[in-house]
Amino acid sequence: MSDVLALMDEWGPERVVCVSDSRTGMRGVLVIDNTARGMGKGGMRMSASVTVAEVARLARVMTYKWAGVDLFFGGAKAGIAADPASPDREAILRSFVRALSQEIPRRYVAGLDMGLTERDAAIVQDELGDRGAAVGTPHALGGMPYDELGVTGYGVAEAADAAARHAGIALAGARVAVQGFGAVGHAAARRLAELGATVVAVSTVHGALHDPDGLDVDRLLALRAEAGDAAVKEYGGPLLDVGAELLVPADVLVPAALQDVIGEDVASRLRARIVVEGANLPTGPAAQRVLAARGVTVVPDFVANAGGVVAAGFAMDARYSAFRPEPEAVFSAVSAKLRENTATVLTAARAQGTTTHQAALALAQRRVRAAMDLKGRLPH
Ligand SMILES: NC(=O)C1=CN([C@@H]2O[C@H](COP(=O)(O)OP(=O)(O)OC[C@H]3O[C@@H](n4cnc5c(N)ncnc54)[C@H](OP(=O)(O)O)[C@@H]3O)[C@@H](O)[C@H]2O)C=CC1
Ligand SMILES: O=C(O)CCC(=O)C(=O)O
Repeated sequence: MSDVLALMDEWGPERVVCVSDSRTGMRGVLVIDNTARGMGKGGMRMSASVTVAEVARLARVMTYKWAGVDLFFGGAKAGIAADPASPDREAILRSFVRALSQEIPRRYVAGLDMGLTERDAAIVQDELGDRGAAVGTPHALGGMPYDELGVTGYGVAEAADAAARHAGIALAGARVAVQGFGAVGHAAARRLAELGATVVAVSTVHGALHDPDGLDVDRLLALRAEAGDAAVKEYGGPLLDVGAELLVPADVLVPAALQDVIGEDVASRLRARIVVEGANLPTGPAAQRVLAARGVTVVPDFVANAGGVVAAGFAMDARYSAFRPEPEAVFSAVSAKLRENTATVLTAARAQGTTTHQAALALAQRRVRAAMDLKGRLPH
């Protein structure tokens, strides 16, 4: 845990709970970062390589993400160290939720992150029984299935359009490369294509497809519906090495898979004029400075990928309402909020001569600090 102690600062994390179970082999962690603006809320990640520090960093992004869209929840994230393809997946997930019965759902409401789907949210819900709810559950359970609907990816594309306008580039006809073809990546590619962009590359852990004249996004989406993320292999044609999609000639780059994929070296070599962060934490401060110095417009993660939290906010309200929100209402709220936030942050960065991450952080931290002050949480 010493790595997490080093990450602790005036914002949090407030609580780090590690749990394990010898029967199922479950190992996991819940990090509640900052609850000044509300209870802990954020997705659960299942990945064989997840670490406590990774989850703590992701929980901090959630603190800023909720503040960025001005919704009243606190930052939190959960991580389960398991392969999502494990045959014991359900037992591991149930065991994780049971082991955190003091925290879920009193201090933390679960949602979706990498490796988990609506079906898993239904299992979490089942495990909680009458003690509370998860969000991201299937429609048939009265939930808001934001990954199936592709809400986050939709918002990423809307943010890309707002950023293109800001940079004086037309998204229609622009070449876009997308890393990741999961819940966020596929929906971003779909909406970008609807907005007239030419998707020239997409990737999964199997490799990257690249066609400078544009991939057939409809065919890729149909293959994904049949074969999941193996769609990239099923599409046919040579696959580039994983990571090559970040460097192909493109106007817009959408990293929508893992954290820390764009370091200083990739930042100095990537060809896009706009980077829209679908993933959480794909860049760090050093890479952000390199990109800013090169004149690359970057839409920070917690601005660009906030569609999921807007949808989760609707889902939280719907738990106590007789009326379920229509997906159209969610998409329209996501579009309006993310376009506005993107324009605000890019304009502030330009006016203040800062990176876009610095401008976005200033906005979010101002809101969190104000809540901490009102609740008497600031040091005297
Ligand atoms: N789901 C959501 O609502 C939200 C997610 N995010 C963030 O978006 C990112 C993606 O999440 P999500 O789409 O839900 O996750 P998924 O698990 O649905 O999809 C992840 C995708 O990334 C691919 N991938 C994994 N490793 C690599 C790699 N090294 N190179 C290229 N592709 C890779 C996976 O391929 P394969 O399947 O072949 O392994 C898969 O296509 C994460 O950073 C997450 O935190 C942010 C906001 C909300
Ligand atoms: O809060 C949620 O339910 C999911 C959203 C999320 O985890 C994220 O935006 O990274």
